[in-house]
This record gives sequence, C-alpha cells and structure tokens, in this order.
Amino acid sequence: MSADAMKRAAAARALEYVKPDMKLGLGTGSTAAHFVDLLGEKVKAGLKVVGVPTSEATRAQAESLGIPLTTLEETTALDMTVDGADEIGPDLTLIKGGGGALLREKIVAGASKQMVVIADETKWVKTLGKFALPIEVVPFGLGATTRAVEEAVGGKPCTLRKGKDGLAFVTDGGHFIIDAAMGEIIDPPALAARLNMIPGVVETGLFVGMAGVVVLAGADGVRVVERSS
Ligand SMILES: O=C(CO)[C@H](O)[C@H](O)COP(=O)(O)O
Repeated sequence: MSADAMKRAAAARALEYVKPDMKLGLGTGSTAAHFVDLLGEKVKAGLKVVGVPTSEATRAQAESLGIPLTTLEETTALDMTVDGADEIGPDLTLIKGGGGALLREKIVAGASKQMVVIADETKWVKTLGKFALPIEVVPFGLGATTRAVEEAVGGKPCTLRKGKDGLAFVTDGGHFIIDAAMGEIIDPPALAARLNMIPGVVETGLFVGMAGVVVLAGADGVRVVERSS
C-alpha cells in the first residue's frame, strides 16, 4: 500500500467518528486533505456538519466541496478536530507544523472537545525530535528571537523556513517559522514552556495533552490508539 493510500485509509476510519450536526475542526496537510475530501462526499450525500478550517488551503478545499464553514467567533466549542501530524509519540504528544499551519491548528484543536489524529505508521515514533520542531515567530526582531530560541534548545541548529521562491515562508497569520533540528526531545512539556516564554515566539509545534485518539494506517491495516490519561 502506498503512503498516500495509508493516509486515505486513516482518514476513512476517522470519518466513523463523525456524527450528524457535529462542529468539526478541519486539519491541514495531505492526510487531513483526504479527510476533508471524504467528508465532502458525505456532505454531498446529505450529512449535516459544519467545519472550522485550520488554514486558508483547507478553507479553499472545504468550500470547493460544499462543506459549510463557520468561525470560532460564531460558534461555541467544537465537537472534534481531525488533523494530521508530523510525529506522534507513545503518550500521543505530537510534533505538528510541517505544513506551516500549527498556530491555527492548535487554536482549533484547543477549542475542540476531542482531537483525532490521522496518520500513516511512519509518523509513530518512540521519541519525538527526528522531525525538526516548527516554531512560529513574529517577523519583528527575528534575529533576537532566533538567538533566544537557539539558546532555549541548547544550541541545536535552527533554520528559518523558506518558501519555494527562496523567501521566508509566511504563515496564514503573517508569521515566520523557525525549524529546530532537536534530535531526541526528552521532556516535551518543559521544552514547550521554555520556548513559549520567549518574546517573539507565537507558538510551537509541540502538541502536549491535546490528541485523544490516533488513527494509524500501515501495510497491515488500521489501528486506533487512545490516550490512557
Ligand atoms: O501539522 C501539519 C500542518 O501544519 C500537518 O498536519 C502535518 O505536517 C502532517 O502533514 P501530512 O499529512 O501532509 O504528512
């Protein structure tokens, strides 16, 4: 099975968690795009749900599929967010932000009663940190913020993310992203706390205590992991 087929299989299983009239956070990335696609088919078939997209890309996709959308200003708590991840640890702590949408993804997941993560098995790791940690920062004072981030991560290499045009990648919120090549992250909550204290850091891609369910698709099928506490 190709990686893309696995992503679609995980997305299809997550669709089973969707019930009529739910308010759904819609994630960003290639796996989440499969979920949005499949959700669009259900909506066309008559399912009534409303979504809050976590990026302009997901908004455009959902709109093109006729999925009704709302905002966190117009609605109360969301029932569930379905989103992908770049790495998933055994306690369901995540690294997210490979697609640059980590801030909206975290806000939407934080406003949801449940976060369901969908991924192929390659995203499941014993220890987080092989995937460089995305850190969203404001453009003002970039040099100072980068130096403070480097200090907070113990001198690990920190790179300003670039777009295809070679210029700094700009998030939907108008921010930049620093990718920190951490290696093993032994204490994700402590690292997140350290980084969040730096002026200029908007948010990190560490999602601690947010994912409740992970749907993982591999060559042997789909398995579901639930957070134990
Ligand atoms: O966090 C994300 C975007 O900010 C994505 O969920 C993450 O990068 C996984 O993407 P993909 O499903 O394409 O592997």
